[in-house]
Amino acid sequence: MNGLTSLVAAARLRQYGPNRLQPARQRALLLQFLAHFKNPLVLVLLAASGLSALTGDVTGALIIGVIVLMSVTLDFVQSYRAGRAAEQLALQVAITATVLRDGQRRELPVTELVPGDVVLLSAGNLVPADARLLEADDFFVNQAQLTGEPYPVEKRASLPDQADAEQASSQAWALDAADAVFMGSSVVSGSASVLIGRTGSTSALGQIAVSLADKAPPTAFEIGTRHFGMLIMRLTFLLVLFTLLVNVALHRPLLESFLFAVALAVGLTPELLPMVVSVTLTRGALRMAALKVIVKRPSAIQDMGAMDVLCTDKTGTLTEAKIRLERHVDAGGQDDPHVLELAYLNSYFESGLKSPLDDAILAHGEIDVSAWTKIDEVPFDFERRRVSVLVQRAGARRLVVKGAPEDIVRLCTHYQDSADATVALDAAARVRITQLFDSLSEEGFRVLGIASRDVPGDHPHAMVSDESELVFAGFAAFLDPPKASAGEALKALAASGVAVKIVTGDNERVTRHVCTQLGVAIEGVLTGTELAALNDDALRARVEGANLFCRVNPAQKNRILLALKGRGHVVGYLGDGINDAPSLHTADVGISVEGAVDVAKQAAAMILLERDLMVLHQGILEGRRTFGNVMKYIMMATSSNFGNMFSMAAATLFLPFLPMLPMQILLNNLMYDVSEITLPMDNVDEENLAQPKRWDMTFIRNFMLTIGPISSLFDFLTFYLLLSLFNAHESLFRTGWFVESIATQVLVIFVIRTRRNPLRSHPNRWLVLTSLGVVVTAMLLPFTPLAPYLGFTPLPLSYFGLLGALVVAYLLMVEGGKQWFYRRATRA
Ligand SMILES: Nc1ncnc2c1ncn2[C@@H]1O[C@H](COP(=O)(O)OP(=O)(O)OP(=O)(O)O)[C@@H](O)[C@H]1O
Ligand SMILES: [Mg+2]
Repeated sequence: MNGLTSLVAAARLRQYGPNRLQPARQRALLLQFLAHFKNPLVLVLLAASGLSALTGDVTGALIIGVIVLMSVTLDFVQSYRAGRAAEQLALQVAITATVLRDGQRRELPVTELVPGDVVLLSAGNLVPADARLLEADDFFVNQAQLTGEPYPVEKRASLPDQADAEQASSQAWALDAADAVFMGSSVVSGSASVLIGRTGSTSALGQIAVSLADKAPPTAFEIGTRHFGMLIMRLTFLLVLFTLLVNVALHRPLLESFLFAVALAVGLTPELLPMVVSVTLTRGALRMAALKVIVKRPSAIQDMGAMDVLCTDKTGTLTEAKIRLERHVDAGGQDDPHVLELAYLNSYFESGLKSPLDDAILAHGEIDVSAWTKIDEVPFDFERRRVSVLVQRAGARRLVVKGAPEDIVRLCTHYQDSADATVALDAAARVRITQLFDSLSEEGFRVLGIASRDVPGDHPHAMVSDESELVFAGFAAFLDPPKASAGEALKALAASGVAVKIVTGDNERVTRHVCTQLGVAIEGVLTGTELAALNDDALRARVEGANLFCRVNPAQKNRILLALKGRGHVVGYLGDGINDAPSLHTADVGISVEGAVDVAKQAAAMILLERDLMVLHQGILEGRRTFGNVMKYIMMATSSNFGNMFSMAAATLFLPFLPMLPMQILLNNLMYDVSEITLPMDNVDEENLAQPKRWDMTFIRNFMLTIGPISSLFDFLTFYLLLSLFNAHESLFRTGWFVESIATQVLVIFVIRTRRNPLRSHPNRWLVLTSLGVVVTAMLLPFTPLAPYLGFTPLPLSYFGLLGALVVAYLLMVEGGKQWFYRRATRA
């Protein structure tokens, strides 16, 4: 078998396209840009200004067009760059497949696979595309994603050569065909070489999934922003309707009134929110990448910030995962080479995913197995927690079993005594063996039970039902030292308001031992057996009090997560095995490691390139930082921006003219947006990082109701002073207010961005630069040649004295209101 040549493969890649489910991404740049116009408000605005151009106001319409174009470009460029950066990151942890090309094995990204490729699969791999089996060895796959069937099914090669397989590929694909595997399935055990038949959206998964894609359910944060958008939309609608009615009632020109109302609506929409969110998230992701954490799904960063419970498995996370086989003892507790030999045979011939325990056995020492041949095996699974191989030597066949000690001992009816004689396992011997197991566990050993059984020489297959009436040989005991850094990391997590729960398939005694060594206090233990007896309600009641879950199978791990989510927690899950994949998917943030099996990496939202819990803590702070900055934008939008637009609407009631021209409103909005473009870079106060951050609509609403009116108050003051002191005519009034409105709206960020006294919290210097830059530009604008086109007149110099006083008074008052607000909020 040689596989395809690179040349043919390249041609086919062009013909069939990349092997991924959604071909969507590569929309032409222009289309992506145009998509940013799809905001209905923008469209209405453009249409209305087009109308006004027809009635004569061509310059006005042009200016409106230019401003809209600038806004949209600003938004597009920022979002596009963030999107690209995020994609680049995800590529770093893209899943690869072992492919035969030009007669050689190569690791290629799965997106580059084409029909006709020969791919080698083994346990832990994901099936990258629909394929026919060429060769298979105890090959079991889980295709639950397609069929809903939760148990692994065996697949066999039935097509003698490649030509037949190619022939078959062009015909029907039945999901239950024994010689076909499908994209999205995972290999549970064994190995196979397969011939790719269908890739990308032509695969079975592609056909059902194209519409419902593999999109994660919306996070709490996304739901929050949606609700926020709705709130703003309702307010906007009321305000716009109100101004429109007032203007019509006052017999103002219809088209102009309409344009004014729509411009107001544009001014009210927090149109930059999606951009601010994606840019902050990407910045967070890039900072995480520097810490060797690759974020596959940027919104996971937000979830990290909100996470208050982290579930983790034990091996490799809390322990070094440098497992050594320390002892191999018989039923009497004496070291026995026979036990080692059986364990070695089992690990050597096992074709499933080799666990670190197998590696430790194989690394313990060379044992000559050349006299043995393998006949069959019953692969490991996390329900049985054991693996059996059927081996033969000199015509005699033997089933060798190793697995979780409790189960192995239960399945035994005899044991081998110290003289290697087979003796019936009576109650007394059972007690002795159990005590031996307990004492090994208490010393911190991870223990596997080893047993075997002779079978007739013509016994053809190994089956689960053969795993009975076994002869107990002994225990293999392993040491897996706890990680020195883990204890510290767990403490840091606890101090930051994240509860850590250990969820492991291992037994209670070993896990307790690890906890003691790490200094983790055990608050409550729940075992798989206890868990099985609880229904979901009962589990929800118990899940809070326990921080240790032992001997749980993959489905139970998943139930624990669902229960925690059901209690309203934001839950993270850290794991690396096939058994962790469902939980990684269920968790709000699934976290895996570089060396994990494909299924785990696929299901995770974040990949640690180094197994270090401390970086998780950093990630959590990063998440809270992004939350902080997004919140600033929202608080700005709801309080000062909204206050301004509200005044604008109210002013139409008593002014004989429009308080601002539609294009001035739009320019105001654009300049305000520019000032906020650097917000994602801003520093966040430390005290804001101390606790998990969650979306809180009541907080936002109350903040809006506290600060918003202060803004309006100052606007009205400005109106009054402009009219009385300066006897302002239309254009002067608009110019004066334009400058005041920008100055207050932009500068208030320095008060709102912190809970502290603004002088005690350092803003990022880019934020200072853009904010001051925008305010200065606004002040100079009326003196430039552009002024007449924008409807501005030069302001008297005395006005700037008044402006300074107003701004200072405004900022002081907002600061007072803010202090009062937080004092009340913390008391409540
Ligand atoms: N290679 C193996 N051969 C036999 N039995 C095994 C093997 N690997 C694991 N087991 C059994 O299955 C149990 C569960 O596996 P494992 O400890 O890997 O689960 P886990 O939930 O991933 O645990 P951890 O939290 O330590 O990662 C083990 O405690 C052991 O009894
Ligand atoms: Mg594990």
